Amino acid sequence: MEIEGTAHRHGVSVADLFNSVRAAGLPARREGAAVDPEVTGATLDSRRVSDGDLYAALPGFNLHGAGFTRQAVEAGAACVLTDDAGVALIDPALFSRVPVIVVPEPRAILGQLSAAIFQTEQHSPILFGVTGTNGKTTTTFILDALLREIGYRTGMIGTIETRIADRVVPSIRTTPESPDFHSLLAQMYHERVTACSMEVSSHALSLHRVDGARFEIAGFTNLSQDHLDFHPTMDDYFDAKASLFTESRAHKGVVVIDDEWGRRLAAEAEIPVTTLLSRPPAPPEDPDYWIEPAADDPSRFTLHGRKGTHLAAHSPLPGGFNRTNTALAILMLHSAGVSTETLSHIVNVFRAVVPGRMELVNPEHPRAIVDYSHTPESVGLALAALSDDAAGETAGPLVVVLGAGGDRDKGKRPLMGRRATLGADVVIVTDDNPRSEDPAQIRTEVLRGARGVHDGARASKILEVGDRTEAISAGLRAAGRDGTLLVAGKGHEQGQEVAGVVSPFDDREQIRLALARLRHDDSSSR
Ligand SMILES: CC(=O)N[C@H]1[C@@H](OP(=O)(O)OP(=O)(O)OC[C@H]2O[C@@H](n3ccc(=O)[nH]c3=O)[C@H](O)[C@@H]2O)O[C@H](CO)[C@@H](O)[C@@H]1O[C@H](C)C(=O)N[C@@H](C)C(=O)N[C@H](CCC(=O)O)C(=O)O
Ligand SMILES: Nc1ncnc2c1ncn2[C@@H]1O[C@H](COP(=O)(O)OP(=O)(O)OP(=O)(O)O)[C@@H](O)[C@H]1O
Ligand SMILES: N[C@H](CCC[C@H](N)C(=O)O)C(=O)O
Repeated sequence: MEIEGTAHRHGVSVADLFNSVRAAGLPARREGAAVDPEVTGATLDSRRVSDGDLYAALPGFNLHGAGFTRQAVEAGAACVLTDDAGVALIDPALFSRVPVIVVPEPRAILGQLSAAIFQTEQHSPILFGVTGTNGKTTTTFILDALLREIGYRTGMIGTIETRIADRVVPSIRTTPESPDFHSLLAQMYHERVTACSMEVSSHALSLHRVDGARFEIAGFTNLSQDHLDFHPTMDDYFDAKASLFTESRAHKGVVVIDDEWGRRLAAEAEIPVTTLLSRPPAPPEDPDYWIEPAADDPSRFTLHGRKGTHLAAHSPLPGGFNRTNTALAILMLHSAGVSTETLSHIVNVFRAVVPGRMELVNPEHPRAIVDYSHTPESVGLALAALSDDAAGETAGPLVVVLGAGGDRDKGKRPLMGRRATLGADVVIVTDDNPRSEDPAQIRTEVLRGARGVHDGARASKILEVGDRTEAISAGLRAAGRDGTLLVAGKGHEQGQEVAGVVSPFDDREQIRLALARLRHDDSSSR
């Protein structure tokens, strides 16, 4: 796969690819045509094969890619990588046309082969990888902003965007599949990008998407419930994240130890890690670094080091958790060798805008914020951050509009509802990408949690408004002039997916339209 307009040559012969599979100790065999063409690209999607590509025909969760081998060969595939089940699915007539490498688990070798094809072992920007349930995108954007201030030419790979210097490439996944990942690294290198910050999802680690690359520094934000549709247990989810902190994947790590998972990771990591606590330690806690928020300005903080460092910094985004994301990014750079002196010149002045993360869409009357909180923990923290901001003022109600995604972790739905009731005065449960599921059923599950809180409930009103446009209007009305509306869950997303159809939908735009409607109604009723 080549991204348009950046074609440059890489390549390795099929024989060399086969030898590298054998050198990795895998019981590989060669079938098919006894030819040795140059392989110049790779993909695992037959629809994206270009001339000279390795086509990785992988067993999937739904299909086997080998069923699409004819399409791949006709598009110019130079070689096929598959397993025994795949061999059985390939039309025998195709074996005379293309060499086939057969291994027991092709996904597990595809990263290394992609690195060889795109020559990223030798030619790659320095890599910073961020993992964790919440905060990957935000920390990656902050890292990118800091790296630019220092003078690096940067690249970025993540949920919102993938960028090669100033060129934006749309993101399909949070972390791309390994052929696309290595192709991106090669293009970055070719375009003189010197440092790349990227999000590393647990899916990516489990599915070998970042194999074949070694991160200079790996960062861990936190772990809380999400993705239990993909990971059978929280332990499995943790193990996936922890695999980034092993010698084959990263040189060093920085780990936030606010939660039990971070503490466990710091204790078990194979690589040297620096630990960060989001608050001053209470003995016997002994983190390498900790954050002390400024008393008069929640965006300012001092990063204290056990060895006597004191670095005054600011967080470019609201919410205590963004102080943590900022401190994590600072320490990842410090671990990579950026001096405290260099950091001290930039950490007070840099700017970072992260679309849909605590984004202030309307500053007042009412205040309206869009945030990508789609886990129980992030819903709770976003509401707490907005309550803290309003403390001391004669603020109106805090209203939250939220839903939960379909075809995703079902267990988090009532927990998200519960955190909404604990943190807001008014809760409006709506739809958020129901996908193939019945939207009303998802709302029922969120409402069950929201209505099930007996002790400590803050909400006095819990409403169900399925249509998200109407829910946002209702939220603004409930917030009134002096209140605050949090629209949670979709952040930067541009669509609402219902029954396989994605319709354009942007929470920020919907807030602006709803405000205009409300103002129009107000002025016509006067
Ligand atoms: C659970 C998961 O990650 N699944 C990924 C997996 O899909 P799959 O195994 O079901 O694929 P499949 O449909 O069975 O097809 C098997 C193979 O045939 C190939 N194929 C299929 C059809 C065709 O015409 N030609 C062809 O070559 C496919 O490319 C695939 O390699 O392999 C596909 C090919 O790369 C991915 O697109 C797909 O991501 C799905 C769509 C997905 O939604 N993934 C999400 C959950 C994900 O990865 N999310 C994380 C972030 C989560 C977060 O932190 O919020 C991410 O990193 O993005
Ligand atoms: N360090 C943090 N701790 C807890 N919550 C956070 C933290 N940083 C951000 N959040 C919350 O999580 C939401 C998602 O943040 P962000 O997009 O940075 O995380 P992510 O890990 O990239 O998420 P995803 O993997 O789903 O794309 C934010 O909108 C905010 O509400
Ligand atoms: N990228 C994540 C978060 C999506 C958030 C929410 N809008 C949803 O659709 O569930 C996922 O696909 O699970």
